[in-house]
Amino acid sequence: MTSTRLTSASSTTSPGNVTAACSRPQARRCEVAISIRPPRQQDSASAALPQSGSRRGIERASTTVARLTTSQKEHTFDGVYYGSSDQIQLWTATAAPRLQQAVAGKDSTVIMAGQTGSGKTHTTASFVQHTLHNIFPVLTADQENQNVSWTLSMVELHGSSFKDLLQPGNGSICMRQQRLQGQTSHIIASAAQATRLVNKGLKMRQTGSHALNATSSRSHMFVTFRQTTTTVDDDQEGNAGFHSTAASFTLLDLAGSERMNKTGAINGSSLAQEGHDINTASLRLRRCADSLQTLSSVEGGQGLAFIGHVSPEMDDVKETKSTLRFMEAAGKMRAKVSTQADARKRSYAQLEQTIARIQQDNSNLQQENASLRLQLDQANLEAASRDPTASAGTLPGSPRSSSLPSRGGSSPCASAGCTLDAPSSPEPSSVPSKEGRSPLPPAGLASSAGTPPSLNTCSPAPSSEQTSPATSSCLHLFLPMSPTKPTAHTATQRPELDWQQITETIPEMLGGYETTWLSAGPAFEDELMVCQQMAHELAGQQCKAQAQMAGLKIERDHCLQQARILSRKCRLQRTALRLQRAQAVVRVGKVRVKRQEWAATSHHAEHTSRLERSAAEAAVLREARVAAQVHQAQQLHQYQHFCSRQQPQQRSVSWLGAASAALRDLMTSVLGF
Ligand SMILES: Nc1ncnc2c1ncn2[C@@H]1O[C@H](COP(=O)(O)OP(=O)(O)OP(=O)(O)O)[C@@H](O)[C@H]1O
Repeated sequence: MTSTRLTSASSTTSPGNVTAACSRPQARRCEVAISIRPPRQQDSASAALPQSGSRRGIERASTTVARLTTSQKEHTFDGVYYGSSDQIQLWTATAAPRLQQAVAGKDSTVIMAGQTGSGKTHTTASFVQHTLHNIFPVLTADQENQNVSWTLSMVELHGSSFKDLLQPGNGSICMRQQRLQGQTSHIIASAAQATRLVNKGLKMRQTGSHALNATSSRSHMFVTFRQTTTTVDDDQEGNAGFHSTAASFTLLDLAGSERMNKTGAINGSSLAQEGHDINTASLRLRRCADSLQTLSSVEGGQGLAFIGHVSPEMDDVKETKSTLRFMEAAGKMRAKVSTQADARKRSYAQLEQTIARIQQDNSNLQQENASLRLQLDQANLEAASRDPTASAGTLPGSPRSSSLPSRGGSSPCASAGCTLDAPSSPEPSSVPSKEGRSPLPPAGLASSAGTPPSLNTCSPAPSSEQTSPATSSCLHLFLPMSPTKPTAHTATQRPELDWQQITETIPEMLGGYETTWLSAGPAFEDELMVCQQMAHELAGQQCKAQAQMAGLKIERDHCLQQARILSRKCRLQRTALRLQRAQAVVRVGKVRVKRQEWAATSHHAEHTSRLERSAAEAAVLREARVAAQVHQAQQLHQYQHFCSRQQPQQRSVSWLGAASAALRDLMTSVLGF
């Protein structure tokens, strides 16, 4: 049998090389091929191959193009293969590269799809043989090294339940995290033993007979070959350890989609129900083409190949058309998931980087530590040679000295000179006098945070360029231990300690500026004493600073109070202003009211005077009327008297009547009634 020979991952090349050889980074999609079954037995005499112009429903236009004869529509795939003669090419193009990927450590799957009776199981059986033929050279080579083994498992999905075809009683199979779990795996010892196992499994598979296929598979079948590679790794101590990797190659034979009227299944029969289940599952698979990628061991397009099986018969052209469409859709699927091996490689690379970085840091620290120790030892030796009394290993700041608290070298300036941290609570009684020369710092010089002041003495004085940049409020004293070494201040003689200069620096430091004072002195105690004096002064200054702070606080409180008073005054002024405005409004209102009152009063007076005038006029008029009446009455009386004397009585009566009428008219006209 001619077939593709596989290269073992562990025999000749490294896994990385095999992976590189197998990977095709540009084509991150699955392989899709079409296999056209040869015509059924009764047709074979009339036509060997379905060529154009024949009575076939599908024809192979080229090695990659299949054409439907009914519509002349062409469909392009990675390969179109026909009948038994192309089975080896089909294997070489689709399954062999996937098997090689499994050998290289990547899971891969070949899926057989298509209508019932189109040759899926036929191709699967053929591929099983090819697989066994290809893995055995690898097995033989690697078994010498005892590091590669292959296992076989066969599982079917019938309806919605899984069945172990190699151990029927096994009911623990399930799909977990998109992987089959619980199936039995049988170690492959020889090709013959494996073939027997496969045949046993195929016999156990659910089959049925219908009009289109006498031995129709009624289930989906997973045939999985799993390679496990074990390598022996020696750890750093030389102990042997085992490291194993596994990858699987799966042949998935889907149950064929079918039509009841074609299969001849009677409605309601178990055959019809099976057909319905198969069609439903197949339809789901077709609609969820993406989920095919996650089926079983499929990861990434490169590890996946689809082989669409079609029947050449004109009767099956509808199913053929549907299969071609599905295969075209599958061909557009792109890899979304990276392989396990890639993920492992990435995590290994990250871990290696981290380890390298940590190792580098560690060696840097060790070097720095060694150089510091060297400097310190030199300083101790020099101090001991100068002053035997100080040679008893009591150098403050020395790692061997337990009498002084140390910062453990964490300060960046610890390696350059002496560092004196500012204490906050002074205790004058504990400050040593210059004569006392106590090597210990005052016990009461504790910082506000409760940390005692640390005093680290270091090796020869650095040059002025070595002063660290001002970053915090701390004071650096560079105290040379050797009188022979030149310092920044003097190269020949030790200057007198300039206490004035020191004390001037303290306020600067308290103001938040870092100050550096360089001194040269042969005697260590002098420098130590200076430090202690400095600590004392610093504590005093700190105290003063606290007092200043307290004063500032009082001042600030006072200012705040003043501001509060001012703001209260402002509020009062505003209230007063509002009151004034209100009063003005009231005043205006009152004026208006008064004006109205005045207007009303004047109007009243005028009215009254008018009434009075009217009354006076009326009185005058009444008097005049009365006078007129009196006058008329007198005249009437005179006239009556005259008439009574001069004329007869009748004439006087008529005159009297006329006079009464005239008087009445007069009264009406004058008095108005
Ligand atoms: N390439 C081929 N060369 C010769 N015969 C073939 C080929 N493909 C299929 N056949 C024959 O066609 C018939 C049906 O094939 P097979 O059982 O594999 O179809 P199937 O697609 O698996 O059907 P089902 O889905 O119903 O199980 C078998 O008799 C098989 O021998």
